[in-house]
This record gives sequence, structure tokens and C-alpha cells, in this order.
Amino acid sequence: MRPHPTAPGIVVAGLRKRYGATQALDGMSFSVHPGQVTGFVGPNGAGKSTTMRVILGLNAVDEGTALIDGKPYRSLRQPLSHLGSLLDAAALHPSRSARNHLLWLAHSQGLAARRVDQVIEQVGLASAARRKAGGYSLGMRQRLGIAAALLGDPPIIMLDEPFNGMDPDGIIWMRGFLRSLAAQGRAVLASSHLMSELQDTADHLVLVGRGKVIADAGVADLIAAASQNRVALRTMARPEAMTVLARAGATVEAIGPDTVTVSGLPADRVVTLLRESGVAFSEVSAHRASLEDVYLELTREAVEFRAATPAQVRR
Ligand SMILES: Nc1ncnc2c1ncn2[C@@H]1O[C@H](COP(=O)(O)OP(=O)(O)OP(=O)(O)O)[C@@H](O)[C@H]1O
Repeated sequence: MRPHPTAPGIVVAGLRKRYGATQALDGMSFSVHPGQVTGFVGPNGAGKSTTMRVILGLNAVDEGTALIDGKPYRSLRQPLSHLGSLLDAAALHPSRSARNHLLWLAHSQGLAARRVDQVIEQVGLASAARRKAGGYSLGMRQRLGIAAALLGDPPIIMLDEPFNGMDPDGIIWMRGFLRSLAAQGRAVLASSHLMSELQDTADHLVLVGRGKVIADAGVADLIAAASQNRVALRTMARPEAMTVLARAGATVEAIGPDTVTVSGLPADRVVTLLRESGVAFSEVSAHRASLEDVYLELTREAVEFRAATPAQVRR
């Protein structure tokens, strides 16, 4: 693999694409950097798959550019050695074994046949590699698709919904696998319509809705911002504690008979206030936001994004 430490792996700038009355892409712009897993998240229909197809030169755009190592995908002489992708895990020849599928792909791209056994091993498909792919579960097909993406040992990997169809063990495996690809210095772009799938996996998030980017930021920063000054408190003196903390300007919410969520004060201030007021408590802990919390926080203000969420369409 050849790392590209200076240039971003993928640069998407100002993509616009219309299908009849649908503006599928409406100024989509973001970059995918080496050494990171970038999560590409948004509800169904937000434009993730269309963007990926544009990056691969499979869809034309009305406006904008998508560059791989500074070049359009179609101009790359050995594309699989630059960017490996998985768009549709179901698209397989059912009567072909995983090994034959990969051998055929390697041959068609002028890649060494020995890579086939290496990538089969890498994705944990060795025991099933000689069976017909038609009998594979969706999780196994995802693994086969990822093996194909890795054949050319590319510095950039792009996967559309890689967690789709995976069982809980598969999801854990996939998270570790994506992390290991980034740890090797590769730029990894993985889409999902579920924020939770990318928990403990993505370093960076590009959150999209209605064909454009709503947020583009590091996960650690997003979680820190969403966690700010939220504290979980456990106390047998709940009413007294709530009075003291509310008087100090906090927003307090009773969660259970002895638990309260406090917003607007840091944990050490909560402890000091309760001690000064003689209110006993058994636990004070700083709240660490989940990616779901981040998602809710980021989308609270985005009116157009809400309108794109089916559950919120007015009837
Ligand atoms: N070939 C096509 N013809 C017409 N409309 C299309 C076509 N491909 C995509 N669209 C529309 O473009 C919009 C974006 O779709 P896209 O598949 O890129 O979204 P997505 O974020 O990948 O969602 P999903 O998770 O459902 O795949 C949707 O409104 C979709 O219906």
C-alpha cells in the first residue's frame, strides 16, 4: 500500500444531481482523509449511495467534482490499486465460489492471484471460500465484497452500508476491521443510516440530509460538545437535590426515584453544591454522549433535515 500523507484520499466538491423532480445531490462537499474511518451518515434517500456512485464515475453529475488522489476515478490507470469499494453486497454470481469470484476479478484487473487467498484470510472467509456464493448469508456477502475491495491493496476503501445484514458478532468484527484498515494508514469511507453502527468505529463524521452536508467534524469533538455539562446524579434526597441544583441555574430532570439528570453544571460543581447544602448522594458521574445523542443534537436545528425524516412528515 502506498500511503498518501499529504492529499486527502477523496475530495468531493459541490456535487449536484437531479433525477426528475428529485434533487438527489444539492451541493455535496467533503473530504476523506488517510488514517481515519469517516462515517457517512444520513437517513434513507439522503444521497449517500448516489455520492459513492459519482465518486466511482458510475453516475454523471450536473455540477461538481469527485477526485481520488487528485484525479477522477475514470482516469486512474489501475483503479483497484487506488480505491477499493463495496456498493452492493448482493450483486454476486450465485453459482461462483468466493474464491473463483475473486480470482476472476484479480485476473481482469491484472492483479496477482496470490492476493486472493490473502484477502480471503483477512476477511475471515477461508472456511467458506470454495462454496457457491449463492448460499452465503448477507453478512458473508459483505465479507466477500470487502475482500474484493482489498484485492488491489488500495490506500482508499469505500463501503456502502457495510454493517447491513451483519449479526452482532459480525458488527463487532466489522468495527475492528474498519479500525485496522485506518490504523494501516488507509482512508476509509463507510456509509450507514444508523448512527449507532458507527459508535467506537468512526473518527470523523460527515452527516448528510437531502443531498448536502449538515455536519462534518471529528467524533471526539462532537461527543465532547454533546456531553458538555451533563451529569447523572443518584441520591435518596431527590427533591432537595433538585431544589439546590435548580437554584444554582441547572436544568434538572428526574429520571427515576433516586436518579436525576443535571444539565448546565459540571460534575465537580454539582458535588460542591450538594456538599455545601448537606444533601447526601451516592453517585455523581459526568455523562458521555452517545453518537445517537450527537445525531439528535446536530439535527435539532436542521429544519430541512427533519422534513426528510419519514417519521416527521406531516399527514
Ligand atoms: N436512478 C435513480 N433514479 C431516480 N431517483 C434516484 C435514483 N437514484 C437515487 N435516486 C433518488 O435520489 C435520492 C438519493 O438517493 P440515494 O440512494 O443516494 O440515498 P441514500 O442516502 O444512499 O439512501 P439509502 O440509504 O436509502 O440508499 C433519493 O430520493 C432517491 O430516490
